[in-house]
Amino acid sequence: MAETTARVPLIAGNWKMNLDHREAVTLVQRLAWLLTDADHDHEDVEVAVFPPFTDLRAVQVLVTGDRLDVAYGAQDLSPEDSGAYTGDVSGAFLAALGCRYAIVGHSERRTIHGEDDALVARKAAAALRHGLSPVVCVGEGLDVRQAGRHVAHTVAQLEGSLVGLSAEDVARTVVAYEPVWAIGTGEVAGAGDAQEMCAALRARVGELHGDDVAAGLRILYGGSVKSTSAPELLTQPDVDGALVGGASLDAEEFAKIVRFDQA
Ligand SMILES: O=C[C@H](O)COP(=O)(O)O
Repeated sequence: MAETTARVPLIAGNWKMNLDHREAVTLVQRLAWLLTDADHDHEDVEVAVFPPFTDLRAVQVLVTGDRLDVAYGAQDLSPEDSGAYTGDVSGAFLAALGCRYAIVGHSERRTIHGEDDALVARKAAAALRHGLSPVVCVGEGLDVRQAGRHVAHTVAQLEGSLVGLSAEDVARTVVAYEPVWAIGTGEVAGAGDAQEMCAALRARVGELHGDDVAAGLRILYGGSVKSTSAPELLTQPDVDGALVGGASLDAEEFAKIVRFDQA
């Protein structure tokens, strides 16, 4: 539906609970070195990594010290700003570390930690309060897809995960469509499936917040993305990048995904 020219693709690496702060430095250095190859520019693509909380300071020091063109963010954050919330991490602390993004509503948090749409929306609001862009994850399970209810299900999940946000908030948000059956399984969605869902999500955001917000919204695909599948997936008109899990732990493979348009 919308023009795609204004949307800078975002290739985001979600490391999940992998790599300590020393390993993080090695991976980011290697990635930055691979991405500075002048013969293979990636100026028109934004690159971001999402290490564990404990790695963020080390990544910040490296990125700022060496002026690396790599953004970073957290994999989660508290819906609260401060106080007696043992084990939680405030968006204020993430902003102080130079984070640009915070993932909210990843299916692993929805499933393992029982997070629902209302909590995800509160976390998205907390990220925005602190100047971070939330990366709001949605996606259907296999049973829902097999029942043919995947579009309605995922659109409703997004709507619930954006409750209370204004059009201005949503304009600063990134959405990630991650079919649960494709995460960590090697089972990647077809490019047509990804396009169908991303277009439906964009259309719903347009109905809720206006065509301009929808046209500017970046919607990523996530689920077993590899350098071999990235070119077809990421050239779909409504797919504006990827949220990459396993393949983001391999600097060479992740750099190839960043250069999906040169494959
Ligand atoms: O956040 C990333 C997604 O869960 C995808 O993970 P994956 O690429 O290992 O399937």
